[in-house]
Amino acid sequence: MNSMDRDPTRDAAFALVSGVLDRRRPLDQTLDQLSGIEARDKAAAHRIAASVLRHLGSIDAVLEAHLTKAPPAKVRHILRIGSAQALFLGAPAHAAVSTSVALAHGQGVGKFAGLVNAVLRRVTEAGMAALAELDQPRLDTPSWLWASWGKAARAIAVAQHFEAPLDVSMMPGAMPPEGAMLLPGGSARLPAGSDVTALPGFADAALWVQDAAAALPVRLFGDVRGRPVLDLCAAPGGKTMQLAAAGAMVTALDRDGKRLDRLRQNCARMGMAVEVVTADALSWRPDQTFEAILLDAPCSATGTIRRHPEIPHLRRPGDIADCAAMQDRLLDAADAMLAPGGTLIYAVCSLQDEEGFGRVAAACARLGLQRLPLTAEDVPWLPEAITPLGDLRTHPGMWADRGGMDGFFAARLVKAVAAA
Ligand SMILES: C[S@@+](CC[C@H](N)C(=O)[O-])C[C@H]1O[C@@H](n2cnc3c(N)ncnc32)[C@H](O)[C@@H]1O
Repeated sequence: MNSMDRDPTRDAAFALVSGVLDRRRPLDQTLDQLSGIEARDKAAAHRIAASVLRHLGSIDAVLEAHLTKAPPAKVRHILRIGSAQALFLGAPAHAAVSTSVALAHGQGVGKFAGLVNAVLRRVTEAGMAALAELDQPRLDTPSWLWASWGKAARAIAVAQHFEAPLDVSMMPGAMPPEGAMLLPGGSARLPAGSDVTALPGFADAALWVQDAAAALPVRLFGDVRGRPVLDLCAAPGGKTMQLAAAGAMVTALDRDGKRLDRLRQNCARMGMAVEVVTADALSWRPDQTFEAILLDAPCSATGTIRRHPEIPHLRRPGDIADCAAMQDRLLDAADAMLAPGGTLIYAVCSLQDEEGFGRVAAACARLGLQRLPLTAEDVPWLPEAITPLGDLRTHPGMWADRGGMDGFFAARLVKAVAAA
């Protein structure tokens, strides 16, 4: 095959799928490394790869019916890419087949071009009917994750078949962008794939990107006007901006310099003055303790699978215990920086109980922190997100008629004042 015939979009889609499934790399990491490819092709490749990863179990089940023996990994990826285009992205059958045959030649597995052609022809003819017979949400979710999500598993898995909409938080008094859906709670929602930088409010410092669920933890502090707040694990700064917009005096700390650069850029665009600290929260200590601390801890991020469909394919069950161990250490550090009587909001964008409720139960037992339970007054527009113990638990299946929301857990903890 002539290199002139190479299709940059499919080549990049192949690199992305292989990056996740063979090398366990996040999509964005492979995307950043792709050179000599136009932004338009990158976006199209990301769309194809994301569709493969969102529907991987179902695609493989459809393919299985047309394979007599397991093809090499490269060929399987090519079949997946062709199937995703035909079955989920509305590509005409002939285009899905011919681009995949070309991809087989381009990826050095031309001797399987006949197989790719034959299998994908059958998939495009019979695949839609075959899909309709499958339990797609179940097939597209690893068993360990499905089991861990309990009764909400199906609603979560159904929501994860769709890319998340673009939510923005707005400065007090700012108008929502034209055409946006105003959500209860004040976020504005635009269709998936919207370009935030193209919104008039972006240049005017009126809004920033933040999922409606991600905007909840900061609200649990109540009124923060004029109060110093320590934002541990702050970058890229969605919650830092929310705190600053609400009038808090924010110290934003993160150990990742590059992510903090993004936080600085974000705050500069919004004209927000924030003290930025590059440090490890495990060892850094302030001169004085804080009465309000936000710990938006690093986690498995299983609440953001709609945005990052590679997550189910990258995470392993053992990763959750590793995350929990780090979260315990960060909770210990946050407790050491919290003033007696002070409030600690602990949050994770994880759906796993071990990273949410489990860490809070352990912190209360280990550190003597007490839960200040949330009430319907804290989030009056989402009472179903308040757990019996008074924590916050959102998941992508909530607000299904409005386009869902990220999975977040948050708890409000207070430190006892020592008896005199
Ligand atoms: C969930 S993200 C924070 C998102 C951020 N709060 C926001 O709303 O945009 C977790 C952050 O924790 C940071 N992090 C992880 N371990 C850390 C540590 N030991 N000290 C400081 N920051 C840490 C990571 O660099 C990452 O930026």
